[in-house]
Amino acid sequence: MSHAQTARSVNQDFWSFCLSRLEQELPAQQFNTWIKALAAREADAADEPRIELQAPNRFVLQWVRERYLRRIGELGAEFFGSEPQIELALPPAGGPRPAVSPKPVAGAVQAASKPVPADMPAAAPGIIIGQPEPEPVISAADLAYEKTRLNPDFTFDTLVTGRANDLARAAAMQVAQNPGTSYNPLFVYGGVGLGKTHLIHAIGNAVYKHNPRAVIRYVHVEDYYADVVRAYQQKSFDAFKRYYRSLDLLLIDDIQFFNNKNRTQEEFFHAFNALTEARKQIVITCDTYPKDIQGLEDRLISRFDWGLTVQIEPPELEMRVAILKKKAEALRVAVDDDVAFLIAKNLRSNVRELEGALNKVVAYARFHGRGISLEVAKEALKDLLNAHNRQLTIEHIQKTVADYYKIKVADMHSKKRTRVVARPRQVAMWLAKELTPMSLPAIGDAFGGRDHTTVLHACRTITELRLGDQQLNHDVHVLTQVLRG
Ligand SMILES: Nc1ncnc2c1ncn2[C@@H]1O[C@H](COP(=O)(O)OP(=O)(O)OP(=O)(O)O)[C@@H](O)[C@H]1O
Repeated sequence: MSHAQTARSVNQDFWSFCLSRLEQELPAQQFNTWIKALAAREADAADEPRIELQAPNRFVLQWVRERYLRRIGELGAEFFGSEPQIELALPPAGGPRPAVSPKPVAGAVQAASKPVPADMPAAAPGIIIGQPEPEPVISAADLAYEKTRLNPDFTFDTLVTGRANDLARAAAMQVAQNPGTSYNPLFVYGGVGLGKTHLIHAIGNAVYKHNPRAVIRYVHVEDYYADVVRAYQQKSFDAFKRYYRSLDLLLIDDIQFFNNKNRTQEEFFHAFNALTEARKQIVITCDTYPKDIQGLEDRLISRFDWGLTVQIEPPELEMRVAILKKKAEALRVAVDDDVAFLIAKNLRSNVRELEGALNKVVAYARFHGRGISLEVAKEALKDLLNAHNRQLTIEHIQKTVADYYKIKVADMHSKKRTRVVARPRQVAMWLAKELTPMSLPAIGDAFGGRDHTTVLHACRTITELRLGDQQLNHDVHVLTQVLRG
């Protein structure tokens, strides 16, 4: 199929690919404000790759052009094999809103009405391609929602639940049902790309749904910091304080970036006290446990202990598959189990990467005019699969587990059934299933020619035991981290 025939879907596919890559590369706030505000428009038929990106207004257009256009071009070269022609445009005056667009994002609308940030270049004549910016068409309800900065896609419905996040999700739902009166603050921590942001947006969306009048604000710590700096420069601390203390629900993301920003911490400390005293809800996310946050004042750390601290762990294989299925559903594509398992087996520690791989497979299939099959998925993810398969062998897992439990590697293959060797062997099987693309029979073979049902039993036993046995859970966690490197 030629580019001309598939220009529209290829444009969309490239943009999905681009979104998933830029989401991994950029801080969430930058991504949400500038990149998600763009939409890939239908391209006119052309033999050369040509992308048309529509910005909602001239500020976004200018900003993207200055900061991100080159990177989008590079991603285009990766996707198409040669650098595509990229056009940035404004929507036609009075014309339809962008056809291929992620949901509208708060930053985009805000950018149109807010004063231009101090470091934003002034609009230069002749740079903007396209027609004059139309009046934004937005209802009062939309505007109220936009001000929360919530992402409408991140809800409890779209969040897949599993052992890795069930406690965090239950606590979040409790908070959403009784804001300010259950756990305050709710402190959610976990590794990169595991759904912390998704979860706190879900709280915000649930509270908003129940009470659209609630004053809700999602803020990334870097934006909170920027607000403090602006208040300082403009001598508008009173307004700043009034605003943050007027909230019913403050969702603050990635608190680890507060490190050593003393004035910001001071302001947050006072806002925190005022809000909790008024029984207004605060939800915080972080990449570590409160006591491990570097450069954070003790008085803040101790306040984070007032409420409930919950962890989100990396999802297990079945949950990763379920997430992929859910994401495929949202993309309106059918993905068979074998494809989902292939991706889930090879990408284990970060849901964002999991999504990126799915997008890549979908885009690759569309670009080549093929259906999504195991073969297509393997081709699309060739580089990634090679890299992962090289990394981890079953022998390495067996040796690492044997060292950890101080047993002999030979015990991994032996018939001995005493607890002291049987449990580590089961742990090693579980890890092999989680961390390698090997099938159950192949894993059984590698453990002294055992049957695949033995491997399945071992995996189920470990999954169940982890729920109640903290020591075992800790062992599995540590071993997973060590093996993932
Ligand atoms: N359990 C889940 N169900 C569905 N989607 C999920 C789940 N966990 C994560 N995701 C998706 O993975 C992507 C990354 O999640 P998110 O941005 O919430 O991670 P994070 O923990 O906040 O990462 P970071 O540490 O980089 O801020 C999002 O698209 C999110 O929807």
